[in-house]
Amino acid sequence: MAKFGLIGHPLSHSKSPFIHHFFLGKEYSLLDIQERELKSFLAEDQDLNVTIPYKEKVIPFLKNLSPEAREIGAVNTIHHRVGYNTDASGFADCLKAHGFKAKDKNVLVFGTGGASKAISYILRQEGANVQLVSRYKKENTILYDEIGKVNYQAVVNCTPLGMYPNMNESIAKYLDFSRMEWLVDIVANPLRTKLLQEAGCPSIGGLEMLVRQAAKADEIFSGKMISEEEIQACLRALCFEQRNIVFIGMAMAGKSTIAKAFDAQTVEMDEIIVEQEGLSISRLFQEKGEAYFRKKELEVAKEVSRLNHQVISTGGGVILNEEAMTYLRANGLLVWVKRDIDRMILENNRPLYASKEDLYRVYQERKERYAYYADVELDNNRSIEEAIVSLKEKLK
Ligand SMILES: Nc1ncnc2c1ncn2[C@@H]1O[C@H](COP(=O)(O)OP(=O)(O)O)[C@@H](O)[C@H]1O
Ligand SMILES: O=C(O)C1=C[C@@H](OP(=O)(O)O)[C@@H](O)[C@H](O)C1
Ligand SMILES: [Mg+2]
Repeated sequence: MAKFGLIGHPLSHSKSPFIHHFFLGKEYSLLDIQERELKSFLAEDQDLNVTIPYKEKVIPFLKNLSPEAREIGAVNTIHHRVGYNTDASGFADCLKAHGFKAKDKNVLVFGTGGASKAISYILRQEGANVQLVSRYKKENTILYDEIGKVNYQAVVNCTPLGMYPNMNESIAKYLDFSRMEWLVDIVANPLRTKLLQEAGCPSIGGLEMLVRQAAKADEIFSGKMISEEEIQACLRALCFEQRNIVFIGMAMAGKSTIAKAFDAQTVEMDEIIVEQEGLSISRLFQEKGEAYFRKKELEVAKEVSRLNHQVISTGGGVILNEEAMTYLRANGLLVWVKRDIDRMILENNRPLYASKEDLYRVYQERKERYAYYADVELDNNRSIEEAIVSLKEKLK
């Protein structure tokens, strides 16, 4: 039977089987093949996508190439033994869907690999001036430390910086967002790279690029149009599977209680610390000090940020650590649980809060950070049941 799937080597976990099954309702395989097998494999008429390291290597074994694939010099889709490049057309669709204009813009493209070639091709076709940025000096590229000398209005990241599990990396530090109209990051995992978190302009993430290139390939395979509604539904399904719900907010605001009531399998960051250290939070503060606790809290934030589809409850002070927040935001939707301090009842297991005054003071110190990081705000001044109803409404 003709094969339908993705060829590459090595092939790790991929979202492609889910996406292609979503659009065409057919089983899609991950076909990890050796380079010496390419020739015989490609002699048959099968519907394939191609990934690293074969996007260029398949070309000699194909019958023909689309004009785009020929010009780019890389193929990611094969149908009836003809090679196409839907990284290019998928990227063009991303720009169109978001109204990002490329004509006459100076666009910085970071990275010089296959994706960069396909994307630069589209940008040039749409009338942009492309400036490639690379770590090493090459023809027609500038180095990172030369970025300050050039004028640009848009940026595309085609490097793997920020990709899971290195979620604290980003090219943001080189960029001046005040002059940027738009940004595309092609890194598809995590959902919200550090670059997207820090982007001070409209942006598109890599998951959308992945879905749109797959949709373009499926149109070629099936001869059917994939509608915008189907694309949005696929993106929602992928986000739903990958996204964590992360509760932030003041101590005693009700984070742990709401998290447990919402999902019995909650991941409680403070409990992980207690388990790993073999000490209660109070004892840990007493014996090792707050700085030690914050270091542990960062480690645990990194650990839990690798999870998917979980409900995570944090300690009230996690927002003090920017790096911890980068990790938690990467796959997390952050819900700020808000409860009036007058309603809180002091408990003796919270070392930082001996009196209500402590709570008022700390709240003044932290409220701007909670507001900055919150994707959603949740009022918890009525019953827990009412908070849950309101949360479900907000998550729809
Ligand atoms: N809506 C609410 N109604 C009544 N009690 C609440 C409510 N929200 C929280 N509490 C109580 O407040 C205390 C602190 O809640 P907790 O979930 O531990 O807060 P956090 O994890 O944010 O520090 C708990 O005793 C909890 O039962
Ligand atoms: O506000 C804080 O800095 C803290 C809050 C506590 O968690 P809760 O927010 O669950 O009380 C716990 O992490 C630790 O005592 C520090
Ligand atoms: Mg708690």
